[in-house]
Amino acid sequence: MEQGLNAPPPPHVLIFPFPAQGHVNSMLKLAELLALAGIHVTFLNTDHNHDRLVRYTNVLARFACFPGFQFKTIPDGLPAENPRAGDHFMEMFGTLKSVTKPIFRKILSSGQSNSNTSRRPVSCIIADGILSFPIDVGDELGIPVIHFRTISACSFWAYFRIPDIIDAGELPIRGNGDMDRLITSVPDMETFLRCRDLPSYCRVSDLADPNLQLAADETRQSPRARALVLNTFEELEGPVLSHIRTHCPKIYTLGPLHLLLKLKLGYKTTTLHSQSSNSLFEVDRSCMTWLDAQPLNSVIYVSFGSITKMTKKELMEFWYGLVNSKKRFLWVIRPDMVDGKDGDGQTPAELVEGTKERGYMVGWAPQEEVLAHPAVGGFFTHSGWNSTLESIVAGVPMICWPYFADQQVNSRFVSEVWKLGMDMKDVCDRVTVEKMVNDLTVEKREEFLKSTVKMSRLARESVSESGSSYCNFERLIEDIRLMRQGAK
Ligand SMILES: O=c1ccn([C@@H]2O[C@H](COP(=O)(O)OP(=O)(O)O[C@H]3O[C@H](CO)[C@@H](O)[C@H](O)[C@H]3O)[C@@H](O)[C@H]2O)c(=O)[nH]1
Ligand SMILES: C[C@H]1CC[C@@H]2C(C(=O)O)=CO[C@@H](O)[C@@H]21
Repeated sequence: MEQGLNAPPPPHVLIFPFPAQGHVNSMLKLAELLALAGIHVTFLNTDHNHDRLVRYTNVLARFACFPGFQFKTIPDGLPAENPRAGDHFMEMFGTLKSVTKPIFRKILSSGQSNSNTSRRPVSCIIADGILSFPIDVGDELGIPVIHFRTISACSFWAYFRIPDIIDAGELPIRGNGDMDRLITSVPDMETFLRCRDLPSYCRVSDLADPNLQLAADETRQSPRARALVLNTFEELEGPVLSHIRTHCPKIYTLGPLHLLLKLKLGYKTTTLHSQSSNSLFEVDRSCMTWLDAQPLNSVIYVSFGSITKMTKKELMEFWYGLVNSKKRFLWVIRPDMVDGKDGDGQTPAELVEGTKERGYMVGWAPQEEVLAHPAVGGFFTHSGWNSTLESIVAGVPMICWPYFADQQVNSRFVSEVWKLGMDMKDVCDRVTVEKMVNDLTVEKREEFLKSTVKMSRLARESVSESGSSYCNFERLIEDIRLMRQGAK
């Protein structure tokens, strides 16, 4: 958008994601959308993630066309050698509060976020919804804060109800034999949400467990924010959204954000965009050439996102299951995905042979492109929310193997509510893997396709002109334009 000579500069939004791939990814998409709409944006990344983002992507070139956009960085407070993977992510909450929060306040109060005179002071903060401290800082400095929770509405609602589940005496879970008990105190989920489908933090015997408390407490802070942004769409999660609206009346559902962005970029899409990513890992594009040589819908894509860890034993069960299914597979095995040492001994010859014949492995794939490739017919996923939405848009049915957090809820919705695939949670053996892969790609394929085709269409409609997410985005821009620092 052109700025007239005497027109005041546009609003200035500071975006601050929780420092993990799934969060940075969707919040950067929103940043790009806001920049395209002519809003000035400061994207505040942790030093660690910014280094990785710049190393592995073309973000600097991509954002260079927006004069009002800038990256700023802040420490996450963890020592350099912390692996920032698996359970280590939870350690970050402590240092974000003790180390990052005071610097965050200083950046906002000293005008450091305003290093160029044509940029206004920050008029609105869009902070990750898992962090409440930006609301405290915003309140102190008189800057409105919007929460952006990067998970599904259904998992947000399950997190939100944790105190009620506890009050109803439905938590703690009483051992493994109790996992299939129905939880009745989450409105709209009474008939299908079992203990094993609750956010993974609920799997503790001590209700004072710090991670459980943290997940529940932070989620309960969102009603304090000016509004709540969710990367979902009304047609997917309408009923649950109605419940959340009784606590957070102003919700902007803008998803699937990656599709909204693609649509808004429209004619501007060049290779700078079509092969771009927000990856914190080095993308191996060689798998696209491999996919080009595979028949239509023949490949099962296997990826467990950026945080999931598994044991060597689990890896072997997956590997045997995939090879024994006799289906083609493309498998993302992050260098830091398998716990412990590489294990003993050699890889069994049948796995080497089966993989050479029908498989391909990479450390990190261009996932959005992979899912959109005509050769891909199924997705074995950990049910991270970005992956789930990307699969929905591509119309690809899923087998879910959730690892932690919101993934346990998402996978239940994928299988029981949306009928977009199967849930393999809490099981990991080669026979089940083989059976599920065959069910997804052969036996139950037609059944799933009915729902995946429909949901993909609804997702596309939601981001196209006059669709729900499209209109909500316009509304968000209007509302940001009306916000001023100091305004309550
Ligand atoms: O080889 C790969 C694997 C993944 N991705 C991308 O990485 C993102 C992964 O995001 P997500 O599927 O959400 O998984 P996580 O990285 O595990 O994300 C974290 O953040 C999400 C959003 O809050 C949560 O839903 C998850 O549970 C949490 O683990 C997606 O956009 C993928 O397209 C790639 O580009 N290449
Ligand atoms: C490290 C995890 C803590 C909670 C975050 C989350 C969320 O509920 O917002 C989902 O998955 C993880 O990325 C985060």
